[in-house]
Amino acid sequence: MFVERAYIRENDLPDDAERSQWPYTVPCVDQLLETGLEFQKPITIFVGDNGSGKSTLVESVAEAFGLNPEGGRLAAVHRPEGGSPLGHRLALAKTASASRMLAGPRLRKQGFFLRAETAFRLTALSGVPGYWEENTAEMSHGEGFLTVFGKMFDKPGFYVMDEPEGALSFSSCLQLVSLIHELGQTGSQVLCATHSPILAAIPGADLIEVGDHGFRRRRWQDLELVDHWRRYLEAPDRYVRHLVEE
Ligand SMILES: Nc1ncnc2c1ncn2[C@@H]1O[C@H](COP(=O)(O)OP(=O)(O)OP(=O)(O)O)[C@@H](O)[C@H]1O
Repeated sequence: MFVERAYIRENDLPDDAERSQWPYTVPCVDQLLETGLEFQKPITIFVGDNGSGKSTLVESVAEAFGLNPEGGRLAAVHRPEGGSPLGHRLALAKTASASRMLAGPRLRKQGFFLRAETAFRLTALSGVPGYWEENTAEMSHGEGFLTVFGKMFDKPGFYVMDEPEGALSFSSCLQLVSLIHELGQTGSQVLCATHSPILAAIPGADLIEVGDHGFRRRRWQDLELVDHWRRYLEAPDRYVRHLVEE
């Protein structure tokens, strides 16, 4: 584990005027201001509807950790645009071993922030020296994704992912489950926002459901996401007929 808690220090709390604006109006951010956000396991999965605030949370933690959206040496090639107001304010309580390990400039190299659109751009590159030699430009999106992920997850680090399942089929998602699980077993910490019930089922992961209520821990079988998929797969017609009725 690298980070145990994300929080905002008393002195850095936004004033009332700021709190009436994004991102503090998003319920999960409001809760983070009040309680902080604890990371209890090597793998934390955030699920929730579109717009619930998953990206806002994981992006700001990645930023507070010093991760560039593309991470490591690639940061020099693909600079992110701006930063998030929350990322600037967020403080992270690091584990004692992480603080030792991450002292100095090594910090930025000790992890990656990968979002689907970033991975798309990376797979368009025909090999990145020091990362992967394969010509991912000649692969399908899903094949390229898995190659990029596999090569980037090569050492213990703090990995933040935003909807990495984007281009992946069912079986490729299972491969990603295996990759992420392996990271959790070998000293890395992973934060992942996802809409995939497959990724949410990574053994031992801490599941946080984000929504109008803020954020809360849940078991996989109690997630709204899982409930929707279960009902849909049982009887798609129940959902779809309302959409196509004339
Ligand atoms: N730069 C921004 N300025 C203002 N509002 C924003 C900005 N970025 C996101 N929002 C709003 O913040 C809320 C949370 O967005 P966020 O992208 O974190 O949701 P999400 O849970 O990641 O959604 P999705 O599953 O669609 O990726 C949304 O209502 C969104 O419209």
